[in-house]
Amino acid sequence: MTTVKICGISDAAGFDAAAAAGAEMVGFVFYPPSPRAVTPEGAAALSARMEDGPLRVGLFVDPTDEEIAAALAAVPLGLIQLHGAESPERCAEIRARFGLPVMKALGIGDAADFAALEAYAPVVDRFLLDAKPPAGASLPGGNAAAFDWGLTAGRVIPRPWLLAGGLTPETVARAIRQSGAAGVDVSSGVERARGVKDPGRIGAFVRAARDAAQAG
Ligand SMILES: O=C(O)c1ccccc1NCC(=O)[C@H](O)[C@H](O)COP(=O)(O)O
Repeated sequence: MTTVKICGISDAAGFDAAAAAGAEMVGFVFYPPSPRAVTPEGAAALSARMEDGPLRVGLFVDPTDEEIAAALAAVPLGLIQLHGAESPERCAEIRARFGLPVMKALGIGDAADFAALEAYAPVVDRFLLDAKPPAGASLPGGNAAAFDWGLTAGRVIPRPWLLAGGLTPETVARAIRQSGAAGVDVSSGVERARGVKDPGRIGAFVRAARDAAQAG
């Protein structure tokens, strides 16, 4: 089954829609400049809406240990997503210090960008392969930009991975077919305004990803 992560959950309607649709993961953005940012207390309140449900993923950008600790003190995160310029050494340190799996986000623009995966593979549990931020973008992710999905087709990626970047309910099936991804991540494509999730589009995205996987 395709793993689906709905990222940038910042309100109850978005959280409830992702959980009701059966998304495997929801992402909380602990990065204040983002329009999707939540505080640890805000994420805790959202997470408390359901006892089990999706894995709670904490998204950080070049975090200090204190920032991660503050989030973990409030929310039962099951996965730490690192979406900045964290080195393999820093990923290993965070993974060991907090005892949680780490997903490293890497920007893909062309085939040469896959070389970076080798150094990270021993020290992370997953990859999130995303588009590089477009020129002038102020955020390292969540930019509704896609990369060429054919770049991952038939390629051996040394850890489980999610495809991200510019996916929508309308394109996710094609993206899965072309990329060979076993997991997908979305933020902008399920919003009705920047930073505001659309429950209907969340449901449509999860259904489209499931249907694509069944169609094989
Ligand atoms: O979403 C953000 O605001 C964000 C801010 C800073 C770093 C990363 C961010 N998002 C990372 C994600 O995992 C997004 O879901 C991923 O980049 C795909 O985004 P989109 O192209 O908008 O679907």
